[in-house]
Amino acid sequence: MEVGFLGLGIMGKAMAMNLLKHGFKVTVWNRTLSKCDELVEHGASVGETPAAVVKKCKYTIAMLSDPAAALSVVFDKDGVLEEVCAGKGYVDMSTVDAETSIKISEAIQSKGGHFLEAPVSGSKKPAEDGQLVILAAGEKALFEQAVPAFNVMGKKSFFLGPVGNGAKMKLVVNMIMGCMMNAFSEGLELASRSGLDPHTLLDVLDLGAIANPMFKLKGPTMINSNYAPAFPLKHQQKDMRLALALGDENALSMPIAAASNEAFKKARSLGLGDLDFSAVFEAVKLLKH
Ligand SMILES: NC(=O)C1=CN([C@@H]2O[C@H](COP(=O)(O)OP(=O)(O)OC[C@H]3O[C@@H](n4cnc5c(N)ncnc54)[C@H](OP(=O)(O)O)[C@@H]3O)[C@@H](O)[C@H]2O)C=CC1
Ligand SMILES: O=CC(=O)O
Repeated sequence: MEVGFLGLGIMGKAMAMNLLKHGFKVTVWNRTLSKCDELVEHGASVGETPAAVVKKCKYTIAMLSDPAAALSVVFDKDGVLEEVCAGKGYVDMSTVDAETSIKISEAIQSKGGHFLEAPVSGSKKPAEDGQLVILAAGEKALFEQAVPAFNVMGKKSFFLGPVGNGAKMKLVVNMIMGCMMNAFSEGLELASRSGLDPHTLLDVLDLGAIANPMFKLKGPTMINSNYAPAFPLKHQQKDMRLALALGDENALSMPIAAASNEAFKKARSLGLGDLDFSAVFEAVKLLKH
């Protein structure tokens, strides 16, 4: 079956590549069209516009940076909405807020199409390895249709009910992750300033109750100030902002998330937005001076 794929950034490229490797016929589109070339070398076809991809494919997956991008690709000229019709599916795997997802869902359904949101947990490497955790919500029939593709891109797919629940789950997870990254950064800096070897701190953490893959993976690179982007900091800050808005809607005070968001904003203002989100360590170091 021909599957469409819109958005070939860090995540989209790896996810579309996995589909190709596993025998899916994939038609891709990216705003910067040159990013399609590598996928074409692996057998993908290219659609000139999102509308052209949707016209060709039974269902189309999107992996875009943020709510503005997700809305633009659907609603703008030559966008998804122009070719959506009865029988077509649209699966948005971008991390956005529930409001954005619901707006897209309503528009797709108003043209007779089907919609599923399916944001993912897991970064560049899990995307390359087909080990993402997929947090789907929306139309169950489209979920069932997309399961073969999800099985290639991920290690586990959750179906969470009505549209919005996938977005909310993803924002809760990333709010926790952003707070953890800030606490970790403060701990690394505290260890250094108080005369401890941060490498030894990593060993101690890894043996105890708060051992986790993120500390293990990011700790050594942070100590070496290596922030090659796997998960861009600007996207983590977007997720903190959207999670704080969700807290706002639910009258939940989240002072730890709010302070973490400030550190990510500071890092963005220092020009670190395109680096890995672990570069918040640099902002934390400055803030503590
Ligand atoms: N990286 C990660 O570890 C993870 C990321 N995510 C989420 O997945 C999504 C994608 O992340 P990632 O691949 O890292 O991001 P990238 O920044 O690498 O890629 C973003 C993609 O969105 C496209 N895009 C941005 N703005 C527009 C626009 N206005 N119109 C059309 N296309 C646009 C970019 O196109 P162009 O190439 O032209 O710039 C690119 O294809 C984000 O929502 C992120 O939060 C979720 C889990 C993990
Ligand atoms: O959204 C980022 C991730 O690592 O998950």
